[in-house]
Amino acid sequence: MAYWVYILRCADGTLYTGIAADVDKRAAVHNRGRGAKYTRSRLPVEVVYREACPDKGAALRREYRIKQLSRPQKLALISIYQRKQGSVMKKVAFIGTGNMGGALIQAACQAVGPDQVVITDRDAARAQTLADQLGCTAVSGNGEAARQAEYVFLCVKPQVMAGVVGELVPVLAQQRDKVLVTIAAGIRIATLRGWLEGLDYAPAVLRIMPNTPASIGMGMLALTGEPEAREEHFQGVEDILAKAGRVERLSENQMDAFSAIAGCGPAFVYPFIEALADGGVKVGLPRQQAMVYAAQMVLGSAAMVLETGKHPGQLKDEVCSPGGSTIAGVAVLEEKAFRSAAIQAVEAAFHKTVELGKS
Ligand SMILES: NC(=O)C1=CN([C@@H]2O[C@H](COP(=O)(O)OP(=O)(O)OC[C@H]3O[C@@H](n4cnc5c(N)ncnc54)[C@H](O)[C@@H]3O)[C@@H](O)[C@H]2O)C=CC1
Ligand SMILES: O=C(O)[C@@H]1CCC=N1
Repeated sequence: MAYWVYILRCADGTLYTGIAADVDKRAAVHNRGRGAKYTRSRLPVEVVYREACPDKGAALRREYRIKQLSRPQKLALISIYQRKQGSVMKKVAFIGTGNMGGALIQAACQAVGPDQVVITDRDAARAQTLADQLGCTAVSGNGEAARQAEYVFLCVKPQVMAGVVGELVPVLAQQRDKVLVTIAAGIRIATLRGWLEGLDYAPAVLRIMPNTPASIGMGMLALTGEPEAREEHFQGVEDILAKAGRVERLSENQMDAFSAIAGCGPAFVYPFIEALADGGVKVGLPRQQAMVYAAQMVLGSAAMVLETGKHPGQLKDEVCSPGGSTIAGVAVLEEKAFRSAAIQAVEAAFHKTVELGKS
């Protein structure tokens, strides 16, 4: 198994060389004050060099040789390494390449180019597969991804967000110009700030609420920041999301309500499309055709609402001929409390979002 030699830059600028099976985990141990006596009094530390060796023995030998180098020689080694890694900061890093992170990564690769996108995931194979598909770069470790980019999108579940943000503190302590962008449901910017313990400044933090149709440029997204957030940061995020769909700036107080409609909403619409197709199958259509007809009908109906500006009630009336077939179907939806179910679904999603924000 590969073993790593790493060099840390300590808070006082001195360098520390060590070996580890997982460099990021080891760096986190150092930053908790339990890595080595030397680093304990020089926190936070940042990983500035890493070199893979075939096994632990080889890593130990390489560590010994690096420790024999003078400080200027070590700095030269670090500098060559960092140049190879791409000394020019990439535009954006994504931490978490799951359903939503993956969708945003696709959109970002189109907007800013895959060469400007670096991604990482606890599931390294997942990140690598996506990077291979899109041509962006997968790296190992959340800190390393953040180190390489200007904008850092946090695309993990709310329940693990605190830990992930904590891992970024050493990088943020060294590189003060990053913009953090959280996509997590419910988590307020102030809450996230609370997890940035130990920093002697306040990094830029913005928050978005996307939805999965962003992967095909048809998303509905909201963007919010603190009153003191800089306009250039809003614009930077909007540039990254330029191919994701419609992006609206919103006050943070409206984010959870927005999330309940636009973030969760696709999962309310898909069962509707599936059920319409089931109905079509029941009355004799092949499944695949029924699905396409239902989906295109929902797409067109949504576009009518947006493009005509007419109230959906009016658009519905325009379809219902007196004594015709549509009103017979509408009456069944009313009888089965379809609209009430949709209202309650949004309300339930809203309350759960607020709850997630407290977790
Ligand atoms: N799925 C959706 O439609 C939407 C999701 N969101 C938000 O997006 C966030 C992610 O949700 P999904 O993509 O649905 O979840 P997911 O479970 O599909 O993806 C989460 C990813 O994070 C990775 N991960 C977990 N712990 C990690 C760690 N410590 N370091 C690095 N990576 C780690 C997982 O391996 C996984 O690939 C959540 O906060 C959610 O609230 C927001 C809007 C819509
Ligand atoms: O289900 C969730 O919690 C996330 C938030 C919005 C959509 N999916």
